[in-house]
Amino acid sequence: MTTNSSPQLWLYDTTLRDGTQREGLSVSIEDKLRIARRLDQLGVPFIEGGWPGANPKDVQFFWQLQEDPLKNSEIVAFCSTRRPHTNAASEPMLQAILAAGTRWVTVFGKSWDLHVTTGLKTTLEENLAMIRDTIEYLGSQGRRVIYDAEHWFDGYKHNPDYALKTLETAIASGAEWLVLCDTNGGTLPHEVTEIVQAVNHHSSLVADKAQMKIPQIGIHTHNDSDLAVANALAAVMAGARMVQGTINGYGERCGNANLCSLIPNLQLKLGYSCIGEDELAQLTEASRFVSEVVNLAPDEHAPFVGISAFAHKGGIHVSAVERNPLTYEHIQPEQVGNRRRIVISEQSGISNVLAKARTLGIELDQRQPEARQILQKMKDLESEGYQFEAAEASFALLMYEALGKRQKFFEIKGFQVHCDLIAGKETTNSLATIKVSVNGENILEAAEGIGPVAALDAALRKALVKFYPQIAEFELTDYKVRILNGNTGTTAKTRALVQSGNGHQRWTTLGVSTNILEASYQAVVAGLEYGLLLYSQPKALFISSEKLKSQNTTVSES
Ligand SMILES: CC(=O)SCCNC(=O)CCNC(=O)[C@H](O)C(C)(C)COP(=O)(O)OP(=O)(O)OC[C@H]1O[C@@H](n2cnc3c(N)ncnc32)[C@H](O)[C@@H]1OP(=O)(O)O
Ligand SMILES: CC(=O)C(=O)O
Repeated sequence: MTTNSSPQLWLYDTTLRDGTQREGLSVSIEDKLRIARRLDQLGVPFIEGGWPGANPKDVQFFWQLQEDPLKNSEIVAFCSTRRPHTNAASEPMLQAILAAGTRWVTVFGKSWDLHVTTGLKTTLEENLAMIRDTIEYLGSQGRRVIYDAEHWFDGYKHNPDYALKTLETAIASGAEWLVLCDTNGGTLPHEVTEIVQAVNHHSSLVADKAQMKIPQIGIHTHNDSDLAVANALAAVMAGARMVQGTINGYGERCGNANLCSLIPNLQLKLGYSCIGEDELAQLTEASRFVSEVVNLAPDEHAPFVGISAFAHKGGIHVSAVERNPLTYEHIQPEQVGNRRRIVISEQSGISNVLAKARTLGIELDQRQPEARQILQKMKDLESEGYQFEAAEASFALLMYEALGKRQKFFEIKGFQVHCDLIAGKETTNSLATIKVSVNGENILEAAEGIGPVAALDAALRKALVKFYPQIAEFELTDYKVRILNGNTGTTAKTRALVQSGNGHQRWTTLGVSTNILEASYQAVVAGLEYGLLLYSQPKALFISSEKLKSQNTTVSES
């Protein structure tokens, strides 16, 4: 944990610039503002907002922030050096940068001679002039400059003398930060260590000689070798003091260094001070907020912030974690705002069952014979195709059944479903009739639905609502099915997962059968039953964050 004497690291978020270079990610100005304000709350010192002048959205974004500025963070405008053989003062792009009204500007320039001669199609000398003019011009206009040395590591490996000249030029022109970029993401951690140390040494000599303030070193890494986080950590350990990255690792190609992994590693493992402890505890929420805004499903298995990051499935793991979480957890989940979860499956032991019973508010003791019976029943059902890890509500019902405490709210006497498929029509209508008995009274009801499961659900709810008015609040929020043994054709078993909700909570139930309707019927009925249980024992059965695993889906009906 960090203290007052922990060394300071400067975080630099580029979600709104490099992050938006990810294929499939597109944000509106409103989205950008929401993300910027969330990062501002998190206490990220630098937020790169975009490239004003490159597109109208980024121009507008900076103007809107001038009217209603951020409270804590510095918003940074990003741009390239001027074009070859032009004058910085007359570059329209640099005028757009000045109009963005930021105190800080990040300028990227070429470090690799190949890029100068092939990409820019100019001379090595002219590239140095481009770096110099651009930084000096921005400085003369009152801007503080961060210099991003694009392709730094490749450039240094191919022609170290020239690469170092580009940095010397940036230092002499007044850049306050030299950010070394692994633009192509191909560098390995030991190379990063060596090169950052060499640059630190060289830039100190250069700055000393010129009697200038020694610029600080920053790092910007890409994930093409799956090493962006490791490389950024290596750079920090070799002396870098600014770390650039993005929330959830979004970025061009395979992404940028993931700040959601970097921040806890830097802060909790290496003892650097990046953001406050309270802010660190908001990291999981911030990660999910950003994925929600950019409309990308969160990575469930993301380190630190993924829903599975502290999920324990193997029985041996759960047994030990129950005794001491340190046995299978590298940090406390709460430190990053995440939480521990116990998963129920055929990999479970008795510890999973007891832990799950506890979280569901069900009293169960290891010495009760029912505890082992529940475990065995669950394993038997899993071998038949049930999968309880995504259907905790069904597992709760199984436990109540085994304990002889399952409440009988209603009894289904029978049902029929008709589907009308009309050639040439896009939608089909289904009609379900159902016979139910409640407290000895028989009810016959019918309802239509867009598909057979929706019709069945509607008919059942119609039949039950006069006995249980709370059912009016229930809704079927998701329905997924998976064919379990597809090679057996139409006799294959189907697993149906039904997610239900009441506006405050969601719960998932499942059914398995060779008949897709029967599997769905089991899941729908269990969903209603569990919903009714929630009202009779609301505290006991609260399941906070259930999920349906999308990879289970082969057929879906809404
Ligand atoms: C490593 C990075 O992630 S850098 C950031 C990359 N991000 C982006 O490219 C997103 C925003 N980019 C854009 O909107 C556009 O590419 C613009 C507006 C910047 C430029 O658009 P255009 O003028 O149409 O050119 P184009 O997209 O083909 O870009 C290549 C031009 O940039 C020039 N360029 C590339 N790097 C630099 C640099 N460091 N300094 C100056 N010019 C550069 C190239 O020489 C080329 O110019 P030329 O065609 O006159 O030789
Ligand atoms: C500047 C930048 O985004 C890069 O070099 O990757």
